[in-house]
Amino acid sequence: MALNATDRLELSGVSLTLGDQPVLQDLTLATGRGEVLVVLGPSGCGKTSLLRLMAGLVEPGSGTVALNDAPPVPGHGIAMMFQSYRLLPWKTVAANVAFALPDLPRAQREDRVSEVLHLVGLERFADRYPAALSGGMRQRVALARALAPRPDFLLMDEPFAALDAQARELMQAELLRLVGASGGPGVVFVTHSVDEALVLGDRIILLSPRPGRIITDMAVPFARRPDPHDHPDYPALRRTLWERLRQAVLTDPASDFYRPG
Ligand SMILES: Nc1ncnc2c1ncn2[C@@H]1O[C@H](COP(=O)(O)OP(=O)(O)OP(=O)(O)O)[C@@H](O)[C@H]1O
Repeated sequence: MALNATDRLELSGVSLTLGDQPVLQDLTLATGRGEVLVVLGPSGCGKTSLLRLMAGLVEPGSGTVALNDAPPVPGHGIAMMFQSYRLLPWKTVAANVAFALPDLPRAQREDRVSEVLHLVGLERFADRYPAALSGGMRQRVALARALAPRPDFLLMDEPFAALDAQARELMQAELLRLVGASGGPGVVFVTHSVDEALVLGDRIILLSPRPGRIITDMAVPFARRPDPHDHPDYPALRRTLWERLRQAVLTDPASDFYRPG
Protein backbone atom coordinates (compact mmCIF):
# COMPACT_ATOMS: atom_id res chain seq x y z
CA MET A 1 0.00 0.00 0.00
CA ALA A 2 1.34 3.44 -0.91
CA LEU A 3 1.78 5.47 2.26
CA ASN A 4 0.90 9.10 2.39
CA ALA A 5 4.22 10.89 2.81
CA THR A 6 2.66 13.75 4.74
CA ASP A 7 1.24 11.77 7.65
CA ARG A 8 3.78 9.36 9.01
CA LEU A 9 4.38 7.72 12.32
CA GLU A 10 7.92 6.39 12.63
CA LEU A 11 9.91 4.51 15.22
CA SER A 12 13.62 4.17 14.85
CA GLY A 13 15.71 1.88 17.05
CA VAL A 14 13.24 2.24 19.92
CA SER A 15 13.80 0.48 23.23
CA LEU A 16 11.77 0.93 26.40
CA THR A 17 12.39 -0.16 29.99
CA LEU A 18 9.70 0.21 32.66
CA GLY A 19 10.94 -0.06 36.23
CA ASP A 20 13.73 -2.58 35.80
CA GLN A 21 11.84 -4.50 33.08
CA PRO A 22 13.06 -4.24 29.48
CA VAL A 23 9.72 -4.08 27.66
CA LEU A 24 10.52 -3.26 24.02
CA GLN A 25 13.79 -3.73 22.18
CA ASP A 26 15.13 -2.04 19.06
CA LEU A 27 11.88 -1.43 17.18
CA THR A 28 12.09 0.23 13.78
CA LEU A 29 8.92 0.71 11.75
CA ALA A 30 6.93 3.32 9.87
CA THR A 31 3.27 3.60 9.01
CA GLY A 32 1.18 6.23 7.27
CA ARG A 33 -2.32 7.59 6.94
CA GLY A 34 -4.53 5.10 5.17
CA GLU A 35 -2.72 1.97 6.39
CA VAL A 36 -4.06 -0.46 8.98
CA LEU A 37 -1.02 -1.79 10.82
CA VAL A 38 -1.87 -4.67 13.14
CA VAL A 39 0.34 -5.48 16.12
CA LEU A 40 0.04 -9.09 17.19
CA GLY A 41 1.90 -10.74 20.04
CA PRO A 42 1.71 -12.82 23.18
CA SER A 43 0.46 -11.41 26.48
CA GLY A 44 2.80 -8.95 28.12
CA CYS A 45 5.07 -8.51 25.08
CA GLY A 46 4.68 -4.73 25.14
CA LYS A 47 1.83 -4.04 22.68
CA THR A 48 0.11 -1.47 24.91
CA SER A 49 3.47 0.09 25.73
CA LEU A 50 4.11 0.45 21.99
CA LEU A 51 0.84 2.39 21.56
CA ARG A 52 1.71 4.58 24.55
CA LEU A 53 5.06 5.40 22.93
CA MET A 54 3.33 6.26 19.66
CA ALA A 55 0.89 8.55 21.50
CA GLY A 56 3.71 10.38 23.28
CA LEU A 57 2.52 9.16 26.69
CA VAL A 58 5.91 7.61 27.46
CA GLU A 59 9.33 8.38 26.05
CA PRO A 60 11.66 5.70 24.74
CA GLY A 61 14.82 4.89 26.70
CA SER A 62 16.68 4.93 23.39
CA GLY A 63 15.76 5.57 19.76
CA THR A 64 13.19 8.01 18.43
CA VAL A 65 9.42 8.16 17.90
CA ALA A 66 8.18 10.74 15.41
CA LEU A 67 4.78 11.87 14.18
CA ASN A 68 5.37 13.84 11.00
CA ASP A 69 9.04 14.28 11.94
CA ALA A 70 8.43 15.61 15.47
CA PRO A 71 8.04 13.82 18.81
CA PRO A 72 4.34 13.00 19.33
CA VAL A 73 2.49 15.28 21.76
CA PRO A 74 -0.37 13.62 23.65
CA GLY A 75 -3.74 14.61 22.21
CA HIS A 76 -2.32 16.13 19.03
CA GLY A 77 -3.03 14.25 15.81
CA ILE A 78 -3.50 10.95 17.64
CA ALA A 79 -6.62 9.37 19.09
CA MET A 80 -6.81 6.22 21.19
CA MET A 81 -9.44 3.55 21.67
CA PHE A 82 -9.49 0.81 24.27
CA GLN A 83 -11.34 -2.37 25.11
CA SER A 84 -13.34 -0.50 27.74
CA TYR A 85 -15.49 2.21 26.16
CA ARG A 86 -14.49 4.91 28.63
CA LEU A 87 -17.72 6.84 28.03
CA LEU A 88 -19.03 9.30 30.60
CA PRO A 89 -22.25 7.67 31.87
CA TRP A 90 -23.87 10.96 32.91
CA LYS A 91 -23.50 12.47 29.43
CA THR A 92 -25.57 11.70 26.35
CA VAL A 93 -24.06 10.09 23.26
CA ALA A 94 -23.74 13.49 21.56
CA ALA A 95 -22.16 15.06 24.66
CA ASN A 96 -19.67 12.20 24.94
CA VAL A 97 -18.55 12.83 21.36
CA ALA A 98 -18.54 16.61 21.85
CA PHE A 99 -16.19 16.08 24.79
CA ALA A 100 -13.42 15.34 22.25
CA LEU A 101 -13.86 18.77 20.63
CA PRO A 102 -13.40 21.25 23.50
CA ASP A 103 -11.78 23.94 21.34
CA LEU A 104 -14.41 24.18 18.60
CA PRO A 105 -17.05 26.94 18.69
CA ARG A 106 -20.43 25.51 19.65
CA ALA A 107 -22.06 25.52 16.19
CA GLN A 108 -19.10 23.83 14.54
CA ARG A 109 -18.89 21.34 17.38
CA GLU A 110 -22.54 20.40 16.95
CA ASP A 111 -22.07 19.99 13.19
CA ARG A 112 -19.05 17.76 13.64
CA VAL A 113 -20.81 15.65 16.30
CA SER A 114 -23.77 15.09 13.94
CA GLU A 115 -21.39 14.24 11.12
CA VAL A 116 -19.45 11.55 13.02
CA LEU A 117 -22.59 10.10 14.62
CA HIS A 118 -23.98 9.78 11.10
CA LEU A 119 -20.70 8.11 10.00
CA VAL A 120 -21.08 5.39 12.62
CA GLY A 121 -24.86 5.07 12.15
CA LEU A 122 -25.86 6.45 15.55
CA GLU A 123 -27.51 9.76 14.67
CA ARG A 124 -30.85 8.51 16.02
CA PHE A 125 -29.24 7.78 19.39
CA ALA A 126 -27.63 11.19 19.96
CA ASP A 127 -29.78 11.93 23.03
CA ARG A 128 -29.51 8.51 24.67
CA TYR A 129 -27.24 7.72 27.60
CA PRO A 130 -24.55 5.01 27.35
CA ALA A 131 -26.40 2.72 29.76
CA ALA A 132 -29.24 2.43 27.22
CA LEU A 133 -26.92 1.12 24.47
CA SER A 134 -25.54 -2.32 23.59
CA GLY A 135 -21.80 -3.00 23.85
CA GLY A 136 -21.38 -2.67 20.09
CA MET A 137 -23.21 0.67 20.08
CA ARG A 138 -21.10 1.97 22.96
CA GLN A 139 -17.98 1.05 21.06
CA ARG A 140 -19.38 2.92 18.04
CA VAL A 141 -19.75 6.00 20.24
CA ALA A 142 -16.14 5.56 21.34
CA LEU A 143 -15.15 5.30 17.67
CA ALA A 144 -17.12 8.45 16.80
CA ARG A 145 -15.46 10.28 19.69
CA ALA A 146 -12.01 9.13 18.52
CA LEU A 147 -12.66 10.23 14.92
CA ALA A 148 -14.30 13.55 15.79
CA PRO A 149 -11.08 15.62 15.96
CA ARG A 150 -9.94 14.14 12.59
CA PRO A 151 -6.81 12.46 13.97
CA ASP A 152 -3.94 11.52 11.65
CA PHE A 153 -3.67 8.21 13.51
CA LEU A 154 -6.04 6.10 15.53
CA LEU A 155 -4.31 3.79 18.03
CA MET A 156 -6.59 0.90 19.02
CA ASP A 157 -5.84 -1.38 21.96
CA GLU A 158 -7.91 -4.56 21.56
CA PRO A 159 -10.98 -2.38 21.07
CA PHE A 160 -13.35 -5.17 20.05
CA ALA A 161 -12.13 -7.90 22.39
CA ALA A 162 -15.07 -7.58 24.79
CA LEU A 163 -17.75 -7.66 22.08
CA ASP A 164 -19.72 -10.75 21.10
CA ALA A 165 -18.67 -12.41 17.84
CA GLN A 166 -21.35 -10.77 15.72
CA ALA A 167 -20.80 -7.24 17.07
CA ARG A 168 -17.07 -7.74 16.65
CA GLU A 169 -17.44 -8.66 12.99
CA LEU A 170 -19.70 -5.67 12.36
CA MET A 171 -17.23 -3.31 14.06
CA GLN A 172 -14.35 -4.71 12.00
CA ALA A 173 -16.27 -4.01 8.79
CA GLU A 174 -17.23 -0.57 10.08
CA LEU A 175 -13.64 0.30 10.88
CA LEU A 176 -12.41 -0.73 7.43
CA ARG A 177 -15.17 1.33 5.81
CA LEU A 178 -14.21 4.42 7.82
CA VAL A 179 -10.48 4.02 7.25
CA GLY A 180 -11.06 3.44 3.54
CA ALA A 181 -13.04 6.68 3.23
CA SER A 182 -11.00 9.60 1.97
CA GLY A 183 -9.33 11.42 4.83
CA GLY A 184 -9.50 8.32 7.04
CA PRO A 185 -6.73 8.07 9.62
CA GLY A 186 -3.89 5.61 9.77
CA VAL A 187 -4.67 2.85 12.24
CA VAL A 188 -2.41 0.90 14.57
CA PHE A 189 -4.51 -1.97 15.90
CA VAL A 190 -3.40 -4.23 18.75
CA THR A 191 -4.96 -7.67 19.00
CA HIS A 192 -4.35 -11.17 20.37
CA SER A 193 -6.45 -12.66 17.58
CA VAL A 194 -4.74 -14.01 14.47
CA ASP A 195 -8.07 -13.97 12.62
CA GLU A 196 -8.77 -10.35 13.53
CA ALA A 197 -5.25 -9.45 12.38
CA LEU A 198 -5.81 -11.13 9.01
CA VAL A 199 -9.24 -9.57 8.47
CA LEU A 200 -8.19 -6.02 9.36
CA GLY A 201 -4.52 -5.65 8.56
CA ASP A 202 -2.89 -4.20 5.50
CA ARG A 203 0.26 -5.19 7.33
CA ILE A 204 0.89 -7.30 10.41
CA ILE A 205 3.83 -7.11 12.77
CA LEU A 206 4.37 -9.91 15.21
CA LEU A 207 6.22 -9.15 18.45
CA SER A 208 8.30 -11.64 20.43
CA PRO A 209 7.65 -12.20 24.14
CA ARG A 210 9.03 -9.45 26.37
CA PRO A 211 11.17 -7.59 25.59
CA GLY A 212 9.08 -7.23 22.43
CA ARG A 213 11.06 -7.31 19.19
CA ILE A 214 9.61 -7.42 15.68
CA ILE A 215 9.90 -11.04 14.55
CA THR A 216 7.62 -10.78 11.53
CA ASP A 217 6.56 -7.82 9.38
CA MET A 218 4.30 -8.96 6.56
CA ALA A 219 1.92 -7.40 4.04
CA VAL A 220 -1.48 -9.10 3.88
CA PRO A 221 -2.10 -10.14 0.26
CA PHE A 222 -5.91 -10.05 0.55
CA ALA A 223 -6.16 -6.82 2.56
CA ARG A 224 -9.50 -4.96 2.19
CA ARG A 225 -11.01 -7.69 0.01
CA PRO A 226 -14.57 -8.73 0.79
CA ASP A 227 -14.70 -12.14 2.51
CA PRO A 228 -10.98 -12.45 3.28
CA HIS A 229 -11.62 -15.84 4.97
CA ASP A 230 -12.46 -17.27 1.56
CA HIS A 231 -9.20 -16.17 -0.03
CA PRO A 232 -6.99 -19.13 -1.04
CA ASP A 233 -3.98 -17.69 0.87
CA TYR A 234 -5.92 -17.27 4.14
CA PRO A 235 -5.37 -20.73 5.70
CA ALA A 236 -1.63 -20.83 4.98
CA LEU A 237 -1.04 -17.32 6.32
CA ARG A 238 -3.11 -18.10 9.41
CA ARG A 239 -1.07 -21.26 10.03
CA THR A 240 2.22 -19.37 9.58
CA LEU A 241 1.25 -16.68 12.08
CA TRP A 242 -0.03 -19.22 14.62
CA GLU A 243 3.13 -21.28 14.27
CA ARG A 244 5.37 -18.23 14.80
CA LEU A 245 3.33 -17.13 17.81
CA ARG A 246 3.45 -20.63 19.25
CA GLN A 247 7.20 -20.90 18.73
CA ALA A 248 7.76 -17.49 20.29
CA VAL A 249 5.75 -18.43 23.37
CA LEU A 250 7.19 -21.95 23.72
CA THR A 251 10.77 -20.71 23.62
CA ASP A 252 10.17 -17.88 26.10
CA PRO A 253 11.69 -18.81 29.47
CA ALA A 254 9.31 -16.39 31.23
CA SER A 255 6.24 -18.03 29.73
CA ASP A 256 3.96 -20.37 31.71
CA PHE A 257 4.08 -22.63 28.68
CA TYR A 258 7.85 -23.00 28.73
CA ARG A 259 8.99 -26.58 29.15
CA PRO A 260 12.76 -26.96 29.36
CA GLY A 261 14.28 -29.93 27.51
N1 LIG B 1 4.84 0.90 34.90
C1 LIG B 1 5.39 -0.31 34.73
N2 LIG B 1 6.44 -0.73 35.48
C2 LIG B 1 7.01 -1.95 35.30
N3 LIG B 1 6.57 -2.84 34.38
C3 LIG B 1 5.53 -2.49 33.62
C4 LIG B 1 4.87 -1.22 33.73
N4 LIG B 1 3.87 -1.17 32.82
C5 LIG B 1 3.91 -2.35 32.17
N5 LIG B 1 4.89 -3.14 32.64
C6 LIG B 1 5.23 -4.49 32.17
O1 LIG B 1 5.63 -4.34 30.82
C7 LIG B 1 5.21 -5.48 30.08
C8 LIG B 1 4.48 -5.05 28.84
O2 LIG B 1 3.21 -4.52 29.19
P1 LIG B 1 2.14 -4.16 28.07
O3 LIG B 1 0.87 -3.82 28.78
O4 LIG B 1 2.72 -3.15 27.16
O5 LIG B 1 2.01 -5.55 27.31
P2 LIG B 1 0.87 -6.09 26.35
O6 LIG B 1 1.54 -6.85 25.26
O7 LIG B 1 -0.04 -4.99 25.94
O8 LIG B 1 0.11 -7.08 27.34
P3 LIG B 1 -1.35 -7.77 27.16
O9 LIG B 1 -1.31 -8.51 25.88
O10 LIG B 1 -1.42 -8.69 28.35
O11 LIG B 1 -2.34 -6.66 27.20
C9 LIG B 1 4.37 -6.34 31.01
O12 LIG B 1 5.17 -7.41 31.45
C10 LIG B 1 4.04 -5.41 32.15
O13 LIG B 1 3.95 -6.14 33.36
